[in-house]
Amino acid sequence: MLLKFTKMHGLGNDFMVVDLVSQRAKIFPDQVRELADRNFGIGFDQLLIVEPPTDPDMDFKYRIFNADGSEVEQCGNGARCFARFVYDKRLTSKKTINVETRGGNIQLNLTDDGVTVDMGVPHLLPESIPFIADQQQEKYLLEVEGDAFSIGAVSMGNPHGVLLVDDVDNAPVDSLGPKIENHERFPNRVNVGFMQVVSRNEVRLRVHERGAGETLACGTGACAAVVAGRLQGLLDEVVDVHLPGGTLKIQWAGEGKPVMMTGPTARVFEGQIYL
Ligand SMILES: N[C@@H](CCC[C@H](N)C(=O)O)C(=O)O
Repeated sequence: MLLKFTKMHGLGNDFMVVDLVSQRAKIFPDQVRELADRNFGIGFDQLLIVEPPTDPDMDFKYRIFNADGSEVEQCGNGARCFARFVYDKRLTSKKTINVETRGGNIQLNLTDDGVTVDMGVPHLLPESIPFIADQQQEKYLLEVEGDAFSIGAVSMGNPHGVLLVDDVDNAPVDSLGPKIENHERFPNRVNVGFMQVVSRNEVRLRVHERGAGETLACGTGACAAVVAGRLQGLLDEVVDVHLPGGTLKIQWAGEGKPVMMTGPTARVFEGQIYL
């Protein structure tokens, strides 16, 4: 079958976006891997699927697949692109859009500055991340091949570990990232952020994403980094997170409050492909 799609990105974190409200298709994990291939396929970090909601109070269901074919709970940059996609394709005329995801319901607001997403309340209990630990702490000691690393652990619907580094340009993202991603204390694997605190309102961040490797930006990673930094008393409520692909504005008032993320979206091209 011929499947129409749109190629989009949020700060260089790139997506194939497919409307399965107006089209019918079933996309299997091995097909996701083939489509994600940057040499033999379309090339993307995540596949985003727009479906009708199962909950009548929601406008859409939003499904996310990593480049390795795994279906995941949440994607922040994807959420902004999702909002732009459903509005531009006239699947909705609303500028405030309620969406169900595997990681919980989120609200997307289209504004003149881009899209602001209410990413929901972060989960901090180890079992809800999931992370193996006796009790909730601001940071945990994680042993990797004989070395101990101090790590914050946060779920934004999807799991994140956050390490503080002095210089993000020289952080061991490629070497340490995959080891922590697959660490036995993170039973569902984990996204790994390396954060350099510049000031109380500014950080630099690189993220090794679960199932995709290092990306140019990670929206949930930016939210998790600010939550981890706030819990350690290092950051104020509003923080500019500078990622290799650009900057996200993250706001978090503290425990029990939702994280707000604002950033841009871009449409790259429209395409169609035989599945
Ligand atoms: N790029 C995303 C996160 C995508 C999912 C992630 N790799 C996972 O496995 O949880 C973002 O912008 O949040």
